[in-house]
Amino acid sequence: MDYLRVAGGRVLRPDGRVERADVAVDRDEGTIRAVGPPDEVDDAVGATADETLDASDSLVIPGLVNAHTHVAMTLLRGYADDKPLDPWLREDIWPAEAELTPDDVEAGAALGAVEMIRSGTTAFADMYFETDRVADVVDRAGLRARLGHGVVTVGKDDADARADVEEGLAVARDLDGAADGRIRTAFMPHSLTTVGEEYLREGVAEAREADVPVHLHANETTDEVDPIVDERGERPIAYAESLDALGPDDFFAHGVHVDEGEVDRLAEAGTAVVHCPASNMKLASGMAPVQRLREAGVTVALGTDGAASNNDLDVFDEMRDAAMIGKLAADDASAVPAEAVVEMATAGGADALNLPGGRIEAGAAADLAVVGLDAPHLTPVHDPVSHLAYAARGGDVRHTVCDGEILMRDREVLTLDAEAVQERAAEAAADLVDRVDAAE
Ligand SMILES: N[C@@H](CCSC[C@H]1O[C@@H](n2cnc3c(=O)[nH]cnc32)[C@H](O)[C@@H]1O)C(=O)O
Ligand SMILES: [Zn+2]
Repeated sequence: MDYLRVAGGRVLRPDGRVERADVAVDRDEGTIRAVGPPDEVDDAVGATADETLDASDSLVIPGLVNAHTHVAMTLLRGYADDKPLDPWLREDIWPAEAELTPDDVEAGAALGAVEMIRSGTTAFADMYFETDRVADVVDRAGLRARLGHGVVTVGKDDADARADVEEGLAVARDLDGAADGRIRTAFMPHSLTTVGEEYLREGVAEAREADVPVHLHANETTDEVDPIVDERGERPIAYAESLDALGPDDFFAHGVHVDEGEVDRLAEAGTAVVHCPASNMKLASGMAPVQRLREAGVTVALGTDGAASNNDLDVFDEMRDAAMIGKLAADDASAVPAEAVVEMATAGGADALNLPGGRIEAGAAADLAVVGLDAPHLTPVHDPVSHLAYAARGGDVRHTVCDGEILMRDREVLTLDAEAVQERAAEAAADLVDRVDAAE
C-alpha cells in the first residue's frame, strides 16, 4: 500500500481523549489503517512510510465538516450586510444571484474550496445552482461534499417551478457518486415557504424513489415559521413530516425556532439539524436551542451558511460561536461545552451528511487536519480541546488530508492554484457587481 504517516503529534480520538500517537494512512484505500504509539504503527502496518507529514507541536483532528453552505456565495462576501434575512435575500442577494454565470459559480466555489482547505475543512454540504460546476471544483480540490441544486418556486409560473424541481432531482440523480465517490447528493428545496406545497410533495416523493436525502432551510426565522402556522395550523416540522421530508438521512439547516414538540419529533425521526450560529447572529434570526437539541438526542452539525451571512467559511469560528451562543441561549455557562462543539464540527457533521470521515480511528476515512499549537494565542496548552473550540483559528491548520490525499502541506494548497483562484474570483466578483448595477 501507499503509506502516509502523520507523525509526532497528538491525536484527538473519537471519545474526546487526546493522546500522543501517529496516524497511518492507506492512500490507496483513502482510509486510516492504524493509530497508535510511534514505535508501534509501522509494525501494525507492516511497512515503513512512503511519505510523512510532520505533526510535532500539533493536534491531529478529523477534517472539519461544514454541513451547510452556499459555497459560491464567497463572491458576495461583504456585498450586503446588516439586514434581516428576508429583505437581505430579496433586495440584495437574489438580484445579484440572478446575474451569476456558471463561470462565476465555479470561480466562487473554487475560492470557497481554497478557504476550506486552508482552514481544515474536508467535507461540506452545498445548496446552490450550476451544481455541475461546483462538482468540478470538488473533484479538482480533492474535497468531499454532499451537493444539491437549491429549488425555489415562489414567484415562478408552473412551468418554471416544475423545471426547477426537475433540475433539483436530475442533479441529485446524476452527480451522486461523482469524484470517485467523494460527491454524494441531496434533493434541496430551499425552504418550506419558498417552495410551494405540491412541488415539495412531488419532489420529495421522487427523492425517496431515487434514494437521495432531503436538505432544506427550516425554522430559521419567525417570519418564516409564522405563515406556516397561520396557514396550515401546524408547525414547520409537522409540515415537513407530512411531506415525508423528515427521514433519518435528511438534514435541515438552522432549526432556530423549534418548539419542544418539534425537538422531540426531530429526535424520533433521526433528522439532523445543522446549526449556523454566525449566520443566525448576523441576520438576527435568533438563538437555536442547541443544548436542548443535543439533550433530546438530535444529531447536530455546524455550518457557516454562505459567506455573505458569515462572512467566512472557517469552521473554527463556528465552533466558538456555537459554544458562545449556546450558553447565552441556555442561560447556562456549562451548556454547549468545548467537547460538544468539536463533536458537532467533526463526527456530528459526518453523521448529518451521511459521509465518511469525522473520526480518527482505524478503518475510518483518512480525512484529517493537523492544527499547529505553537502560536502565541494557543500558549499554554492546558487542554487542546478547549483550544479547538475557543482559541484556534483556521489559519492554525498546517496540513489538510482528504480521502488519503494531501490537499494542503505546510500551509500550501496542493490541489488548486490558490493565487490564481483568488485572482479569478476577485475579478468575477467585480464584474458581477458591475452587471448588477447596470441591470438596476
Ligand atoms: N434555484 C434557486 C437558488 C436557490 S440556492 C439557495 C439560496 O439560498 C440563499 N441563502 C443563503 N443564505 C440563506 C439563509 O440563511 N437562509 C435562506 N436562504 C439563504 C442563497 O442566496 C441562494 O439563493 C434560484 O434560482 O434562485
Ligand atoms: Zn443557507
